[in-house]
Amino acid sequence: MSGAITYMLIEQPEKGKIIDVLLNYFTQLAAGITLTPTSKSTPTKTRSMDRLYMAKAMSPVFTKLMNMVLALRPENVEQYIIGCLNDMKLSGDYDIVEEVLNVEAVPTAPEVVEGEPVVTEETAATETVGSTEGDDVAMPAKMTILTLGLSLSGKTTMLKAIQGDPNPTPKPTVGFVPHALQLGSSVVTFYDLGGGDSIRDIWPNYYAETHGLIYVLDSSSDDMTFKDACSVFLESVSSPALAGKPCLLILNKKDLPSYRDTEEVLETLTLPPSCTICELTLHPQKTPSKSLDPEIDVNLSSLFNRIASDFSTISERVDNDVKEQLKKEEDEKKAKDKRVMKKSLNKAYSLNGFTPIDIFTPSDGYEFLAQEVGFMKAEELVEEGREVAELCGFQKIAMMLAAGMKEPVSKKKKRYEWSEIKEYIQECKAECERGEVDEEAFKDVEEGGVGGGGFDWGAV
Ligand SMILES: Nc1nc2c(ncn2[C@@H]2O[C@H](COP(=O)(O)OP(=O)(O)OP(=O)(O)O)[C@@H](O)[C@H]2O)c(=O)[nH]1
Ligand SMILES: [Mg+2]
Repeated sequence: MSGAITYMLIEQPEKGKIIDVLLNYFTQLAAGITLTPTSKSTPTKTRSMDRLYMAKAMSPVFTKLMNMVLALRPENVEQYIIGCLNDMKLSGDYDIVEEVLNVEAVPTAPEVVEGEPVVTEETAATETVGSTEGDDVAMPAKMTILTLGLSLSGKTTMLKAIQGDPNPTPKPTVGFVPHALQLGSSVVTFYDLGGGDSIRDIWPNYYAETHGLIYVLDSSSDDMTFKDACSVFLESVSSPALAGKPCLLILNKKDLPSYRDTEEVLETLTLPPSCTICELTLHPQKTPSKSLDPEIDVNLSSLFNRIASDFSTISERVDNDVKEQLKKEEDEKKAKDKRVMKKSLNKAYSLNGFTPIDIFTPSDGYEFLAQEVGFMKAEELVEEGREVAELCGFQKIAMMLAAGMKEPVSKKKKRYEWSEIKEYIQECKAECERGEVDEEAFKDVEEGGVGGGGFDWGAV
C-alpha cells in the first residue's frame, strides 16, 4: 500500500482519474509489475500541495480500501483491492471522492449573506438540506456526524438522497465511506459505516472524533432484527465516547405496512436525553410525492443546531477523546511490537522453547540491516548498527523491527538512535532470559511462527 501511495503522490492524477490510475497500478502489481511514476516530481520534497492532495483526494480512497482490507482480511489483497476499486468505480462511491475534492476545492469561504445559505456550483445540490436559514445559532466551520444502524436500515440511501440522488440504489457498505457536504458555510462530514455483523467491530474507532450521531433504524423489519437494532442502538449511544452527544434516531421505512411508529418503538427502548426521534421515509421514490421527504431537512437542521449550540464543549471533548484514543493506539502498538521483538529474540537465542527460525549468517545479517535502513552495502552500517544486528542474533524479524525504529515509514513516528535501539533490545532480551514471555507469544509458537504481523514497516 505504501508503494501505491508514493506512486499516487508523485503522479497526482486529476480528479475523475484517481480510481482508474489506482486500478491500473494494482492490476499491474497483481501481474508482478511494480509501476514507477512517470511524473518528474519527487516525493522527497513534500510540498504543502502534496499534503493537501494526499489529505483531500487520496485519503478517502485509501482509508476506504484499508478499512475494507482490515475488516475482511482477504487472502489475495491485490485482487481484493482491484475488486473494491471496480466496485467503487461502478457504484456511486467514485463520485464521493470527487465530491470531497469539489467541496474542499472551494478556495476561500464564499461570502455569506446573513441568514442566507450559500449556494455555489458544488453546493447547489445540497444547500436545501439542513439549511441554516433563520437559525440563531452560528454553525461551526466543520463537524463530523456518524451514521450508524444495522445493515439495510437505509443509511447510504439517506446520504445519497440528501446529496440530490432522486433514486439511490446503494450496495451494502463495506467498511467506511466519508461523505463531505457543504451546508451554508459549514462542511459537514458524514461517516457512513456499514452495519453488517463483521463491520460493526470497527464502529467504535470512529466514536471519539464524532460531534453528533444519526442512528437509522428500519422500523418495518421483522421482530428479531428490530430487537437487535434497538439493542445495538442503546449499546452505541451509551458507549463512553458517544454518551451525551447530540443524536437523532430515525425510524425509517414509514412507507411500509409493517412500520412501527414512535410510540411502539418507545415501548422497546428508553430514549437517552441527548436523543431525538423522528419517523421518516428516507428513500425519495417511496414517498407519496416521489421526492425527498422535507422532514429530513427539518430533522437534520435540528440535529446540526443542537451540535452548534453546544459546539465548544463538544469539540473540546472530541479533541481530548481523539488524543486519548491516539495515545491508547500508540501504547497498544508499542506493546505489540515489544511482544514481536521478544518472540523474535526467543527464536534468535532458542529461549523459552522457541526454535531458531530466519537466522542470517553475520555477513548476510549486516547487509540485510544495512539495506533495511536504506544503505546499499553492509560497510555503510556504523559500528553501533552492526552491534544492533548482533544483538538481534541476526534474526530477520528482529532486525526489521530494529530498522523500523531507526527509519520509521511514517514521518510522524519517532526515529530512534542506534544507542536507544540497543538498549531496547537488551531490555527485551533480558526479559526473555528471565522467562517473561506472554501467553500470546507461546500461542503463536504452538501455531507455528510469527502470528498476525501488524508491524508497520512497509504498511501504511
Ligand atoms: N421501502 C423503503 N425502502 C428503503 C427506504 N430507505 C432505504 N430503503 C431500502 O433499504 C435497502 C438498504 O438501504 P441501504 O441504504 O443500502 O442500507 P444501509 O443502512 O446503508 O446498509 P449497509 O450499508 O449494509 O449498512 C435498500 O434496498 C433501499 O432501497 C425507505 O424509506 N423505504
Ligand atoms: Mg450502506
